[in-house]
Amino acid sequence: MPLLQIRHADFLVGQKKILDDLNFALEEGDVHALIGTNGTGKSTLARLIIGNEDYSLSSGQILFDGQDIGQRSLYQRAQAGMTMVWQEPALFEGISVRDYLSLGHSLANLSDCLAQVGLAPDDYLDRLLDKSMSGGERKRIELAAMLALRPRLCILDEPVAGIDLISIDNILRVINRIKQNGSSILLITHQEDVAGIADQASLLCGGKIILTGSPDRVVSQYKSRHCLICNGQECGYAAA
Ligand SMILES: Nc1ncnc2c1ncn2[C@@H]1O[C@H](COP(=O)(O)OP(=O)(O)OP(=O)(O)O)[C@@H](O)[C@H]1O
Repeated sequence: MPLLQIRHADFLVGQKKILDDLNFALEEGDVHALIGTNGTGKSTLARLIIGNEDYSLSSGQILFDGQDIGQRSLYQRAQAGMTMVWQEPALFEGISVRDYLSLGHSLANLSDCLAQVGLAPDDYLDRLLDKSMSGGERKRIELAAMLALRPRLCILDEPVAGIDLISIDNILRVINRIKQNGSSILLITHQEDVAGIADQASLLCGGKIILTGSPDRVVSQYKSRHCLICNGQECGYAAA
């Protein structure tokens, strides 16, 4: 049984269909990359999965560990083991990094988690998560939290956005470490090198998952700009 399963999901904003009979499955232990052009609905899907209060399916189901979680709050989903690293981290403003990393009463070595994401523990453990921190620092701290909390499902929305080029390999190693710790990962990305570390990949287009397979196969389809579903009528991908 997949850890996460989405069945026949529709999501509408007004008359506009953002997700259209979308089906998706993420197997336990996998890193699964979700790829698609700007505005195809990747972050929307992530918000629906994690339980953002402004987002609920118009129809369809989200199953986590076989349970329909569609009516559960963000907090209840977090308790069930789902967490998300946001594209623009903004949660938990004002608490110390030490308290943030200990939120789940983690037994992990917090200094080690910070060191793994390239932050010196002595400089960061007692700093506050506030506007004085750069976007890249906050993203690293959120990734350190994934190492410390070891959630069952970790959703990473563009994890290397805002990370300097020479540190991207380090962040990819951290994602692999999160996996080795036992978390399954939904990895939202535009970048081929990032998708390349995944076990599986899916291509989102026209509100549907149009292809699932190896990252190589899916990235190659993505780059061909030929949509298997709408022939470019809806998503702008040209027909082959
Ligand atoms: N609450 C909302 N109100 C209006 N439109 C919305 C809302 N949420 C999402 N959308 C629209 O849904 C579409 C999908 O947005 P989403 O942020 O999920 O795309 P994305 O694939 O993550 O894009 P990007 O790669 O640019 O981050 C966009 O056209 C967006 O404007």
